[in-house]
Amino acid sequence: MTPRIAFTPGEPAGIGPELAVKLACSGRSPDIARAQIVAIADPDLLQQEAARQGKTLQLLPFDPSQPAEASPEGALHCLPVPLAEPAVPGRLNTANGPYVLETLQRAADGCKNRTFDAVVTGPVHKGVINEAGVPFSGHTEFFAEQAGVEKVVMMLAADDLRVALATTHIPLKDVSDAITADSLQQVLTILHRTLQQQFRIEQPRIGVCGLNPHAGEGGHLGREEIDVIEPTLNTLRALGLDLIGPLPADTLFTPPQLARCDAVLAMYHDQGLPVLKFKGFGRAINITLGLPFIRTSVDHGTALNIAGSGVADTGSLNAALSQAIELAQLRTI
Ligand SMILES: NC(=O)C1=CN([C@@H]2O[C@H](COP(=O)(O)OP(=O)(O)OC[C@H]3O[C@@H](n4cnc5c(N)ncnc54)[C@H](O)[C@@H]3O)[C@@H](O)[C@H]2O)C=CC1
Ligand SMILES: NCC(=O)COP(=O)(O)O
Repeated sequence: MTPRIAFTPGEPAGIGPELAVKLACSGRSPDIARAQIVAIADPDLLQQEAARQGKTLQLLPFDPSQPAEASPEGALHCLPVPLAEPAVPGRLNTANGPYVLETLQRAADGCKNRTFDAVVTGPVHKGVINEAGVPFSGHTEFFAEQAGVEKVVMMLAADDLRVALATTHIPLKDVSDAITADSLQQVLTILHRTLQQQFRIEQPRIGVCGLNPHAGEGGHLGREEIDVIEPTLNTLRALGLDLIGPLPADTLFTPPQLARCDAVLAMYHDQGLPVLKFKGFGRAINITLGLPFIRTSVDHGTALNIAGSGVADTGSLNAALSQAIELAQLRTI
């Protein structure tokens, strides 16, 4: 089976176009070379970037009615979406906000109707899409809405470390209210199930962080652990989940504790992701759990400060593609 993977390079003024051209023209691992990679993007944007890199890029027409065929070296298949205005590396332009959303929309539609076996996303700039007038907090929430699922889980992985998040893109002041017994139960159930079904871990052990310093210090530094987290973990333990915690995050993220866990659940974005990125930035992946289709992503943002300079590293994109391909192949077994 030749996996057919949608790739959205994301923000046109960021490093996404450069990553796309490098993906086509700078060598691929054997698993990626055997896949059909369908870039959903403006063809002129990609050709301009190829010219900037001094590369010859072949953009092959994408025909969803034909069986998937591997994209040859030097080429990508392309599902064209036109930019509103030419992109300038490093310079955000709200006029192109709808373009970015349109590429994501095409990817979501194609995953839902099974045209694509997976979607791999490059980085988008959440701010400029909002400034373009569309409320947008991230791919994770966008694809959940498109798929019509109430709850998904963001998980990043680098080497043997997996960090999932109980909450995603919300202000810090709203985190406590968002951690309810119901939401935590949903998140842990999705995480447990995905580790079993997609990562083939028979009885996954999940370490759960507390929310407060010292996991609340027995209620003296906050009560969320006592009132919400511990009771929820006990309910889930009774259903057979193997859960450690809640432990203080600065204890759980130490090597001896991590060695006991298949994944860690952090309560909020910046509790978990700095640790993950310290360990594996540049080779980590982001994966959305709980969707009816496969979605992986790079671990980094739009990197506007280096856009157009040619130094963007493709390590995380390659890892995200390899993971998506592996998961797509597992689905067919
Ligand atoms: N998957 C996504 O769509 C993500 C998007 N973002 C968006 O990215 C925007 C910028 O975020 P920042 O915090 O500045 O993080 P960033 O990851 O864009 O940049 C942080 C630093 O890492 C460097 N860097 C990032 N990727 C690199 C690569 N592939 N090769 C070499 N160097 C690289 C950048 O040059 C910069 O110095 C934010 O507005 C945010 O919305 C952030 C994270 C993930
Ligand atoms: N820091 C990772 C991140 O925020 C990615 O979000 P998303 O766009 O993949 O939802």
